[in-house]
Amino acid sequence: MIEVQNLKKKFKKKVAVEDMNFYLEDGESVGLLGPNGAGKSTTISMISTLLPPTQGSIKYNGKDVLKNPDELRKDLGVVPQEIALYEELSAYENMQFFGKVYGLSDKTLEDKIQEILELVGLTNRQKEAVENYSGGMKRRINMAVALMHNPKILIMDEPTVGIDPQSRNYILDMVRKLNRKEGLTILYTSHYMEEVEKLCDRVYIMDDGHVIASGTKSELKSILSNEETINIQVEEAKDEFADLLSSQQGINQVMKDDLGYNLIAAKGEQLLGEIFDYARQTEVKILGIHVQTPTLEDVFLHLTGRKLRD
Ligand SMILES: Nc1ncnc2c1ncn2[C@@H]1O[C@H](COP(=O)(O)OP(=O)(O)OP(=O)(O)O)[C@@H](O)[C@H]1O
Repeated sequence: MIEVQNLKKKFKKKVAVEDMNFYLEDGESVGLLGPNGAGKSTTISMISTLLPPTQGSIKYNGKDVLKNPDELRKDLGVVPQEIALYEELSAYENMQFFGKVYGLSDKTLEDKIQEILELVGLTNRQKEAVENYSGGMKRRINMAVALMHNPKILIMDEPTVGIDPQSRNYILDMVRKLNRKEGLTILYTSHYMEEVEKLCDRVYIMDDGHVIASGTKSELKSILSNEETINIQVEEAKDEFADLLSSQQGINQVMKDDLGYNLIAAKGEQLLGEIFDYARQTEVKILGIHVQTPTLEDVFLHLTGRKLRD
């Protein structure tokens, strides 16, 4: 188990992380969800012992990690945001190199490479140079390398950024399999709510260096148990319409998106009549309207007034 208390990181004048309290139990899959710059990478760099904290403690199985990092390092696989591979070498050669760095014997090494290549779905492409791989394939090999020494805990920093949907789904399925079937403990950072929703048992929502909410997915959504989201698609958005919606009692947030507006409104209020009235008054044509149960994105919106991907 990893326990983090009062963690803080200050870079010159910039406080990147502050008052961070956090735990990760064996076998759990936990998400750090937050927009760019929230402090997710800084947090996991500190937990991975790559960056010393300005303040705070990190314990692994009750022992101080800052004084004795080796025990945690041995059990930890870290998948960084940047691809950390030798581009001119093949996937096989990269895995062989990192396996040797970890001290695997020749026989174990060969079996391990083939086992992991199968897991990441690149057995057939193992001899090709990494520089010829697609972004998604590079990310899969980046993960493969982090698995070479049989880690108990896998920490991933936004492993699906900038890749095609197919590779993204492949990675998500892989992470889920590693957690559910192989029993790996997962710490997964992302600014994609759907990924965290799909993969993680518990979630820490971060913003501007702080954890602003944490709990199981249902605990977090219960923050909005008195609210619901109303999604309105319009032909053309108009500020007067948004202003009228904002002034309506029972409507707590009005967010514009590409297709129209997302409202967070008090549950049970009969607001549809008013919404149609305001549309008529401001000559906004409503193309569709639907009421949905809250998502983690709505929780973030409720807490910060912003969308995760602003
Ligand atoms: N080495 C550094 N020196 C100065 N400021 C830094 C450094 N590393 C991070 N920061 C700042 O700390 C804040 C948190 O950054 P961090 O990379 O941890 O966020 P993040 O949530 O991981 O976002 P992203 O997904 O964009 O990496 C940002 O404002 C960033 O500019």
